[in-house]
Amino acid sequence: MKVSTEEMRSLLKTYFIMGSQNCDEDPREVLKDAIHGGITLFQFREKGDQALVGEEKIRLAKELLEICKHYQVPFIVNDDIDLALKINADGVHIGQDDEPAEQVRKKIGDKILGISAHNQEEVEAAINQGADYIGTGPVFPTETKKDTEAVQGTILVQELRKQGISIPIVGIGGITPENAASVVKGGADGVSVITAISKAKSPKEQARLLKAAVDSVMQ
Ligand SMILES: Cc1ncsc1CCOP(=O)(O)O
Ligand SMILES: C=C1C=NC(C(F)(F)F)=NC1=N
Ligand SMILES: [Mg+2]
Repeated sequence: MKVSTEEMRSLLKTYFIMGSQNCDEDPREVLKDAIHGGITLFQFREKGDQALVGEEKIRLAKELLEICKHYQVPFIVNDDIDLALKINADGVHIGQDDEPAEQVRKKIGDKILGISAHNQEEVEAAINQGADYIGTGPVFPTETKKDTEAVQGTILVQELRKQGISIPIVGIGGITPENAASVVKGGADGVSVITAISKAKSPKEQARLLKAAVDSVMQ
């Protein structure tokens, strides 16, 4: 599904990312709760030593995709392009160490292509390679991803916006309802979050608070 730039921008507002390894409860229940709280986009990121693999990973992906379909929340797959194509996901997200973006774009056609970028060069390359959005971070310290780049606040996003770079950008890393507004004030179009929702007592309440924080800056 070819999304317009402005549609992509609004999808990034409250972007929940999760895999079973990020959840203490049933991931299907966590996702349903987060959707009721108003998340605008979902990324299936089944990765790391506790993550599912093979048939179990595919089965969970299909179950979470069905939930997203029911509530019309677009479904992005992290890293695993073949899985995204197999289940007909709405898009993929790749990092700098994944398959080259040109190759990925050939495989996925008009699906959404998100690329992680940590500096100006990587952002410009991602734009030239046809990224629909950029993920930058970590904005704040995070325990969730062990091998992150240096914590960068919103310095990079502010710099990019000063240069008139208008591609949809989402911040990631250590984001909570308390600091979400500062990410958007810094120039991001929205926030992406793992722990603040996946480990919450009420994923619904956290999603709602995150969305309210983002919308409070947008007015
Ligand atoms: C995948 C990823 N990329 C940069 S930080 C991060 C983890 C974000 O997780 P959390 O929202 O729990 O800090
Ligand atoms: C490492 C990542 C960085 N950014 C993003 C997103 F928020 F989607 F842009 N997803 C990832 N998996
Ligand atoms: Mg990756």
